[in-house]
Amino acid sequence: MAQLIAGNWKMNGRTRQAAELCAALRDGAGGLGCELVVFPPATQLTAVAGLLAGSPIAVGGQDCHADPDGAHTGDISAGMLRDCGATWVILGHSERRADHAEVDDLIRQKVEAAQGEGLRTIVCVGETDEQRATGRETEVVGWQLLGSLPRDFAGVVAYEPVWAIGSGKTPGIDEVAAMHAFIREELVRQFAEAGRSVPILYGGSVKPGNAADLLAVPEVAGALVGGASLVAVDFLAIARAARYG
Ligand SMILES: O=C[C@H](O)COP(=O)(O)O
Repeated sequence: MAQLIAGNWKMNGRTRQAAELCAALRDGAGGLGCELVVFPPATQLTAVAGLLAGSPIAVGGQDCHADPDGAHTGDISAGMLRDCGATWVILGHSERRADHAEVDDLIRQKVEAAQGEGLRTIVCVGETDEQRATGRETEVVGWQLLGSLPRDFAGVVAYEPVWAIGSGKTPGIDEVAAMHAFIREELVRQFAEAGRSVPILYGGSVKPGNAADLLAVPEVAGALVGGASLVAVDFLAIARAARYG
């Protein structure tokens, strides 16, 4: 299966920058065999969906509310993301968990809402440096998987060690392999046979220089890229390091 390279722009991108990035990505994406998706900020979603229409690059939202509509000031529903041209959504990113006190149960409700709207989901899990230092990384990730994924989960999981995000640090290849193997076991425990086909991405300081090694790890089905996805040549270099078949 082709690997998935996902670019999370986070809270970055004004109109001009988004347009320039989309133009460069469109130019460079032809002939790439991996699956590509970018997650612009909500303010750029409609524009980016338009700029990338007809290209091999899909577009997604960075979060959604669990309700379809209503009195939730500042929030955006899964249906609204679809209405803007999104086909994907990231849920449970550690920055949402930390900045907005999102807990597993809420994330699960959001996943259900997103799936109900036909969006493909990327659900993020990962331990903090303190949790890893005290040997609790699998325990933490295990509970996150159990609490955040609905019984009919049909999306993608992203393992993002919180301490690796934006830090330039990455786990060793053996550590990535061990955690991905653990996540696979947990998914099979939770979903039986269906758990075998859930793609598991790695995220956290993926750059052109380390992408090939990280993407070659067994059970790594692609990458969730933050900072490097804001630079077209870097994001495309990571995509070129992906497995296509
Ligand atoms: O969603 C993306 C991740 O948080 C990784 O971000 P990063 O590549 O800047 O470390």
